[in-house]
Amino acid sequence: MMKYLHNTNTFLLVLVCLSLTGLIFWVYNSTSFRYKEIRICTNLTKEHQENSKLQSPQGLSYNQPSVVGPDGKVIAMTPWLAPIVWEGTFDSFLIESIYKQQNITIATTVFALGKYTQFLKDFLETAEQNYFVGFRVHYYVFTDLPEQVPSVKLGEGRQLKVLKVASSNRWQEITLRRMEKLEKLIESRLLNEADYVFSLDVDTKFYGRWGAESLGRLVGVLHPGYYQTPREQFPYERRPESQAFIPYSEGDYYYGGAVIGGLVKDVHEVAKTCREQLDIDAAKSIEAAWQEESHLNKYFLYNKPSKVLSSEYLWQDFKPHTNEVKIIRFSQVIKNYAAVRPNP
Ligand SMILES: CC(=O)N[C@H]1[C@@H](OP(=O)(O)OP(=O)(O)OC[C@H]2O[C@@H](n3ccc(=O)[nH]c3=O)[C@H](O)[C@@H]2O)O[C@H](CO)[C@H](O)[C@@H]1O
Ligand SMILES: [Mn+2]
Repeated sequence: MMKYLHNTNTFLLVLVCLSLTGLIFWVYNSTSFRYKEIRICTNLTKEHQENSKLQSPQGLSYNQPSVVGPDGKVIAMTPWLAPIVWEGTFDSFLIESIYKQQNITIATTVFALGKYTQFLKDFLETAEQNYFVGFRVHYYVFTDLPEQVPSVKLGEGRQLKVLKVASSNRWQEITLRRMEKLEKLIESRLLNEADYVFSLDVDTKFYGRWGAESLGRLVGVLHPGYYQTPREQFPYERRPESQAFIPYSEGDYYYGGAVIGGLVKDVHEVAKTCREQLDIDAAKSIEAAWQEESHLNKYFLYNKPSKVLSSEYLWQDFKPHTNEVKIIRFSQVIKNYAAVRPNP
């Protein structure tokens, strides 16, 4: 060995060979690394695009989307290509089979303060019969009267947690405070405990199945009172001083405040933004026309939902049936406002 190394020419030759091998090895590695890196980037970009928010600028001029066409048939797609979920547009067996494989947990928040605890029994019992049957559902019941939460037999994999909150003597305060409670619950628990979350009104009953077809990144529901109303007549907040202000020339749909859903982190964004806007309004002593529902409508106008539930998913018991709504899945019960609310 020493003999060869003493020979300068041989030594140089070995050196060149070693360097060349190293160079080839480095080039190969860095190319394959870069190739892998590009693949990872493409995946991330794709994932990013699929998950990204559908934000639209304020002040855009475009026609109001219809919910029912001139032929009386329902429209199953928004103009930003989000599905509007109607009976007949999906195969529940197929959709349930897809989502069952994902082993998901659906958190469901419901508020029952004061006399609204009387609605819990029917809400929970009918949910057990119709709402995400066969899925893992965790109810989070916010109430100031924990002793009045009824014990309802829950299906396998389903749980109910009671969370105590302070009472309030204004119904407006109760309904708008839901955003803050939802925001904080997501931060403290749901990010770890659930995949999807729905926030639902309690003065309601389930009459038909409500399943995995309702799942999406960000989900809103068409308010049953306004799906055929011209946008300038929507009960949006119209005072520019309010953060919930929407001009008469804008608006897609009027969404109901009784149903907000989606991936935990996307619902967190809704709740946090609406809570911030509500706080700004409160500091100026302004309360939007329909409290958090007005702020939700503002949010959904500029951050489009990725899925819209038709009014099958939010009806009102007093409303007569219409042709387009084939199944009523979830509906507001008739209530005597003066008897159940703490204030007029
Ligand atoms: C169908 C629909 O979209 N309803 C919305 C509408 O009127 P609603 O008439 O449906 O409002 P509401 O009286 O049901 O109040 C909304 C929710 O707040 C809770 N609550 C309210 C009062 C009370 O004393 N105790 C209590 O627990 C309860 O969960 C109830 O379901 O406008 C409200 C905002 O003003 C909410 O956006 C509701 O979701
Ligand atoms: Mn209600």
